[in-house]
Order: sequence, then structure tokens, then C-alpha cells
Amino acid sequence: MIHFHKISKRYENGNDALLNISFELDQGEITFLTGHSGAGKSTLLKLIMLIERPSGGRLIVCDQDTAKVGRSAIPFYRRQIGMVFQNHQLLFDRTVYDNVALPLIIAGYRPRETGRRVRAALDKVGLLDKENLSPIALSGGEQQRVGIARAVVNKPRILIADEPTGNLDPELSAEIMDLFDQFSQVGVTVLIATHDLGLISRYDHRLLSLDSGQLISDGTDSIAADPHHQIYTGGY
Ligand SMILES: Nc1ncnc2c1ncn2[C@@H]1O[C@H](COP(=O)(O)OP(=O)(O)OP(=O)(O)O)[C@@H](O)[C@H]1O
Repeated sequence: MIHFHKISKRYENGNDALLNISFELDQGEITFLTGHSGAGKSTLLKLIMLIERPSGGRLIVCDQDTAKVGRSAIPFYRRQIGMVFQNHQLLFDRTVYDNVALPLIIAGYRPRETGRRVRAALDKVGLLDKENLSPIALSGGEQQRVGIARAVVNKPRILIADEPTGNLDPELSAEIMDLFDQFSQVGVTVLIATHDLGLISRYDHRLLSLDSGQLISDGTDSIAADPHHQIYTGGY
């Protein structure tokens, strides 16, 4: 679903943020991404979102060579990816419903289909009864669940979360992780960037660790074991 093949990223000022990174995430896999501040986590997520482009290597997402996704195709490309942020990035002058509906409105869905999908997403995160409230009236954990509903309302194939439990206590973090597990079980590939070693240790998920732009460990050693890797690398 996501294949980094010898990816490097050097910013214009000469900063090497990622160095020769290779790994592959399968459909429905749930993976943590960790590393010190400045290790390259955000850069890696930005490459998947096509907010930044690699300086070298090949990045395949949902069977698409991202180098071939031109600027005008980026909005369509991004519909395959849901994004969850630490600070939720919700609009407090809109209702919960409106916040979750936003990606569908941008994508041009009709009101009836929008309503159906928004309510399905809110039901999934247990917030159907809060649709008319402002997010400001919700707890931190509930706000994060609104953010998750908004991220999945488009039925993305990939869910990327950047410090999704940063402000939450362990109990609420577990609720958020349960939701991610449910999405992975229906085939969504989930990548969670986090500094939270406590969170990582409570789960048995694959762990990618970055250090100064290098991938220093991959919890499953799946790069060597994965037969697809041979197929992809053969042609590059
Ligand atoms: N736009 C940019 N221009 C130049 N250098 C950048 C840019 N963005 C990030 N960097 C540099 O790239 C390296 C990796 O940064 P990145 O933000 O990816 O790390 P991170 O692991 O996400 O850190 P944090 O956990 O603090 O968010 C750092 O040295 C950073 O200073």
C-alpha cells in the first residue's frame, strides 16, 4: 500500500531530513513511526501526502508511482489518505457535523450522500448524538474522535496520524487506538507517528524508528522477508 524505496529528502537549505529509507506497509497493517525531534517523522508523512517530494528514490502509494502524480492530480490522490492531527484542527465556529462533512463538501458530494456518510463516520466513533454541538463543547478525547471521523469520512485506504494521542491520558489514548485497530481490520493501512513510548509499548504493532533521517529499526524485519520487495526492487 505504501512503499518507500531508497527514499531521501534534502531540503533546499541542504538539510538532509531522510537518508535512503526503504520499507513497505501492507494493506490493513498498523504501524508506529517514532524517533527523536528532528529525526524526520513529519518529513516522511509529508512525502506520503505529497506536501513534499523526495530528492531521491521511489515512493509508491496505493499502486501509484507518486513521481507521476502531477500538481493538478494531488487533490484526487489525497482523497485516498485520511489525516489525523494532534491538535485536531477542528473549526470551532462550525458544528461537529459540519467539521466531518468538510472533506465531502470539498469533494463535491451531494447533501444526501454527505449526510449518510457523515452519520456513518460519527456512529463509528461514538459521537452520533453530538452532531449539532460545537467541538468546543466536547472533551479532548471527543474532539480527537471528531478529527478521526473527518479523516475517515471519505473512506480512505490509508490513515495517517501525527501524534494523535499527544494531549490524551492513557485511557483516552486506548480508545483512539481501538478505533485505529478497527479501521485496520477493515483493510485501512494505519501509520501513527508518535513520541509516546508508553503508548508504543502497550501495543504489539510494528515499529519504524528514525534517527537523524535514517531508519534504524523496523519491528518486523519485514523488508527482508517481504517477497514484494524483491519484485519492486528488481525494476529500479
Ligand atoms: N521545510 C524545511 N526546510 C528545511 N529543513 C527542514 C524543513 N522541515 C524540516 N526540516 C529539517 O529536517 C529534519 C527533520 O525534520 P522533521 O520535522 O521531519 O522531524 P520530526 O521527526 O518530525 O521532528 P518533530 O518530532 O520535532 O516534529 C530536521 O533537521 C528539520 O530541521
